[in-house]
Amino acid sequence: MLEKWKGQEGQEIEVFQEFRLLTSEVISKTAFGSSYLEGEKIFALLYKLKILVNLNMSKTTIPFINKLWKSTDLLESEKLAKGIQDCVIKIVKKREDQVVNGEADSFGNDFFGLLVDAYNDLDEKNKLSLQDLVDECKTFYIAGQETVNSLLGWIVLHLAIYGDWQEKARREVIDIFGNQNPHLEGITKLKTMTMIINETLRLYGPSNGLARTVAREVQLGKLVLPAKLDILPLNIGLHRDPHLWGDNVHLFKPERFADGIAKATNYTAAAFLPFGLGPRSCVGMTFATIETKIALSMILQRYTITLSPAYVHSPILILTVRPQHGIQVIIEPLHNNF
Ligand code: HEM
Repeated sequence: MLEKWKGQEGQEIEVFQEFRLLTSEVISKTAFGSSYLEGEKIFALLYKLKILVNLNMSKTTIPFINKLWKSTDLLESEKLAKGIQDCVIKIVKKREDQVVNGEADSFGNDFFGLLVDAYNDLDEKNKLSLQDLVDECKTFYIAGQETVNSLLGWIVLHLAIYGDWQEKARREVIDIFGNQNPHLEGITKLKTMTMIINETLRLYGPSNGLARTVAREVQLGKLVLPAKLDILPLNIGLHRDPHLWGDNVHLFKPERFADGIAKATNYTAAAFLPFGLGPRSCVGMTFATIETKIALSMILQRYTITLSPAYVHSPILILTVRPQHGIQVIIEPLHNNF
């Protein structure tokens, strides 16, 4: 990405699309040991499936009716799901063939290798079913790409608007890394960047709610929630509640996180949950945070960012909160040693 940007200095760049390619490549390489191009078809099918899920998720269905009559969207979803399954089977077969042909002595120790290993377990009790294997891959492709894609996009938007925070973040990055590539020890010291990430997650966290099914009837204040009800408690409601965050709740103020999350939330753990809470919280939180910090550090080491007049603010929810018309910025080189 940065190599490509060298030819676009002083010009407008649509960073949401740039980060789509970057985050697709990162999750493909780290979790699946492949490239974005290999996973491209899966990403494309998942995107179409996601649009359909998004359109239909709040529609009411009558139980059992789907068995007798299927809507066009449902038929299309089934076709897409089958396409994704075929793609996953193909990459499973590739890993299995490498072991059978003696090109590798195991299925690999990346996320996908562990799944293929569990899928080939001879013990029926431990064996992962094909359906579970496909579902795990779908979750990782979607959860591992779109979320960081959105987060990086919204952070760059904020840095382009709030030049003082961009400068503070850059000073910190240069103090810690100079013109070296980011390293893990330095990543843990990025305090200002952590504040900027948290504030962006509060205002434009990729997940706006946590889907749950009510296990047994429960009373919530005046509400009685029956068992099996699907609910979507909105964390965005908590993140933008003036009682929790004060009158400037809608403003970008990373300084609220200067003394950590506990202090910012006045020790109310559930006031800030961009990665969820409890046993189902995000398994990719640390991965996502490190990926975001590396990408931002490398950009800030090289470029100043200003907002292009072409940018139109229009966040839209398509499972994650994304900029409907992209994020257009102009980058100028810093003229250092890169
Ligand atoms: C900014 C980035 C990210 C955000 C904001 C985010 C947020 C979330 C949220 C809110 C949940 C649901 C938690 C719940 O229901 O309580 C979740 C689940 C999950 N996330 Fe993330 N996520 C991010 C990045 C990632 C990445 C990079 C990966 C993979 C490498 C990942 C993998 C997962 C998985 C597998 C689950 C399902 C966990 C389960 O159901 O047990 N996420 N994430």
